Amino acid sequence: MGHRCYSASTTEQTVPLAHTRNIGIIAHIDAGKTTTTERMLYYSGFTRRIGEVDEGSTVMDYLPAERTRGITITSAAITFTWTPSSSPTAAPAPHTINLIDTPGHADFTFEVERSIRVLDGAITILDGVAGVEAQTEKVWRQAHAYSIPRIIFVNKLDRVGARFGPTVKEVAAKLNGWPAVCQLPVYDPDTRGGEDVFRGVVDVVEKRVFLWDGGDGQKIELRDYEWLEEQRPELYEEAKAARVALVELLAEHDEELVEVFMELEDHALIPAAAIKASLRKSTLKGDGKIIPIFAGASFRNIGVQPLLDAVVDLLPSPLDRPPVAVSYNQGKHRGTLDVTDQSKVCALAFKVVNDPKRGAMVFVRVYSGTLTRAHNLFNTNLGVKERATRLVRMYADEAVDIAAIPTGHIGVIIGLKHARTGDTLVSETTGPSTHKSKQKNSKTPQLATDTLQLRPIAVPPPVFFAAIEPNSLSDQKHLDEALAMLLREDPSLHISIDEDSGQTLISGMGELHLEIARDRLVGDFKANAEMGRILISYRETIAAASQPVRTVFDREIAGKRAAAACTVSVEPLDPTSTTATTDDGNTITITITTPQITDPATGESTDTRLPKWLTTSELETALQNGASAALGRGPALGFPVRGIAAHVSVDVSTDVLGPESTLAAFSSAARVATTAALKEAAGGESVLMEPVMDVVVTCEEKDLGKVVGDISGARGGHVLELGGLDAEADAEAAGGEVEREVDLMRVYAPGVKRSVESRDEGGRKRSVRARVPLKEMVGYLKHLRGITAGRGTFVMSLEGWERMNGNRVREVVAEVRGG
Ligand SMILES: Nc1nc2c(ncn2[C@@H]2O[C@H](COP(=O)(O)OP(=O)(O)OP(=O)(O)O)[C@@H](O)[C@H]2O)c(=O)[nH]1
Repeated sequence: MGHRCYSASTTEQTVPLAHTRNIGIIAHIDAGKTTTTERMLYYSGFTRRIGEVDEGSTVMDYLPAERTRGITITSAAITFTWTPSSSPTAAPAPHTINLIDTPGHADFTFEVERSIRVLDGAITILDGVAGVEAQTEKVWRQAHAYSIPRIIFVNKLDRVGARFGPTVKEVAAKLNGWPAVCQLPVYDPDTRGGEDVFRGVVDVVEKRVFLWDGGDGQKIELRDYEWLEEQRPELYEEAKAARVALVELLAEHDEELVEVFMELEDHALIPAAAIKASLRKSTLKGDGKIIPIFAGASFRNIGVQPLLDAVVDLLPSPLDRPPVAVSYNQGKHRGTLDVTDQSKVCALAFKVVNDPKRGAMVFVRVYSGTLTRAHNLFNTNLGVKERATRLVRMYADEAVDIAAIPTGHIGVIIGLKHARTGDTLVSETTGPSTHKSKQKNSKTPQLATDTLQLRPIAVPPPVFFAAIEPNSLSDQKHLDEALAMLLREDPSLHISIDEDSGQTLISGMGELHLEIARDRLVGDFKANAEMGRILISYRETIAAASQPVRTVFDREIAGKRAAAACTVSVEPLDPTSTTATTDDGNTITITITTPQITDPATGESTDTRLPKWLTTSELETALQNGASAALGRGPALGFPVRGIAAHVSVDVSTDVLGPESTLAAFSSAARVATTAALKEAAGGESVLMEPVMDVVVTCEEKDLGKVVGDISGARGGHVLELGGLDAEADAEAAGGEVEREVDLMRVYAPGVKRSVESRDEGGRKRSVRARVPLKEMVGYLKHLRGITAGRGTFVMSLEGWERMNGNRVREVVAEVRGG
């Protein structure tokens, strides 16, 4: 691709860690992440022309599926350099920015979370017309959970109906933080009576005005406050008020700023550097209490360079972040990563992408040590050794070879055979290697590095599935390989085999999720296969406990006789139980007893023992695996079983049936016995559970009635809340439910005058929150578009599982049996 330019790319050896920013852009779908990113790449000198989402020529969205759908699916990490125009602490220095693009669609929230935890800071982009949308609130909460420092960019301020002030208010109400307004939008009134033209922003901190005159946005007209006072007296007054509000807000949380103020006694005189330092300090806490707000319109090339300056000024370098949480010994011991020994590498594989030319590319963030080429690594999740044969840094789809990825940086390893998204990689060590435990009074002061794992993300249970079949038998092998690769890329996909039909089933988080998986398999990996209809993954459960069922398993496995016995009973699990041991909220307990037996000849009693080919822990694992496999397939319709407790017991004196009682034999016995116990408990009655979603629909005021009627009528949903009137009314409606730290009456929201604003009340969106069974949400987007003239959008997430009544069960049974 001819338009790339590498002159601006960095050599990481020369850029100190303090000048590195690992950031992400998180937002609602269509808020303008990709558009903004493209501008960042352009102004940093990395690209020589601006890619446009609508033309399908963007650098960031590089998978074919993304280009055609116009949405971002895969988090791609990209590196560029930015030298800020001014810096609060020192002369402007080049900064390395590693930008991770995160997907905005609800089906990919798992992926958002996966990228969030490797970020040091984030830019949240809002659509200046739509304000704070449902998905933004969700992602904001995810970022909050990881204490990620955040700033906000109110984008699309050029659009008719864009309202900066109310959006600021909404930030306070919905994101529960104090907006720190750092910029104000500047509009040119249109003299011909048309729309106001968005021209630029007032920098409240530095007391200056940036104006753009169209074109590619490279040229910025800089004006001072004298100009502002003369040309826009109203905006000048607002800018002064904004500075007072900003200083007052910061001073409430920062003693140092109070001191500066005491000396000068004038908000206008406080040096920009002091305000920035205070903003930085409060942002770095990552508690989202003070939220710096910037303004712009990426599509019009307005506001992006100052936003990049803000990234450098306000978001943390890796050095500013707290120690990383880790666990040892399969999560049994928790602590923080010891970074004092920098000779040992610890890295997180946060994304695996299969590239047709380069093979598996593993995106890593290095947390300690320096990862060099040919470094021998140990994957602590899989327990395998791997060699990092090639290291590259990604400039979107262009890879540049590098010799090392130092601590705090993001890069790509090429050539790993096993690493999956989410795996921890550490330096392979010869001999036992340990870290001292950080825990006080720990009984195990020595924790093996080879069990070290960076905080894992819980994968939610899949709610949709589809059968996937090769077109011919000879295509099976390639399909299996492609599926294995897909699973390395995306651990929120699951693969299982339907024992009855032998079909391969793929399950995931949403319809779009599975459609993308199909496109990857068939389009990108060239698997000759077809995916069947996408169906809802129901769950089965039981209403009563079973009797203990003893099963003697005696069959050939792989040409060898295998025989063993065990006893299993199952019972409904108390829904409030927190001891679930499987993804689907079941518990499996294993009991192995070794009773005394008395020799009838001598009358002597001895303890029974496990035969020497079995160890207790291996036997437990085998039984656990067997029972768990049985729970994957319920007795009625073959859906996974949910919410039960299974008790598996082995009596060594009676259940070991000779040398044929191998681990495989016990695993099979546990599987068969669990299935039998489930059948017994169900007694022919199918108790089905369905996924119920928390749905938030956003639409225009005039469509609200239709949307609510449709949800609570035809879809059998339960409307919980209406919102979007204005920030105050919403806050009132939410009432006591939300613990609000921010007093909305005290929030400063600028009144930026636009002549067309009053005419455009219709642009204000309303929202409806409801609980709706997932089944009723299939194909909803198309329907919603139909009843809202294409303007409605929605997000949903799994709220829980609910038992279905007889009628609904009959519908599902008919659907499943009918094909
Ligand atoms: N008027 C206007 N339109 C914009 C602006 N920024 C982005 N857009 C348009 O908004 C649409 C969505 O922009 P994207 O950049 O694809 O949004 P995104 O957040 O990356 O979306 P996903 O990748 O799907 O999550 C595109 O049609 C853009 O042209 C802006 O500042 N003003």
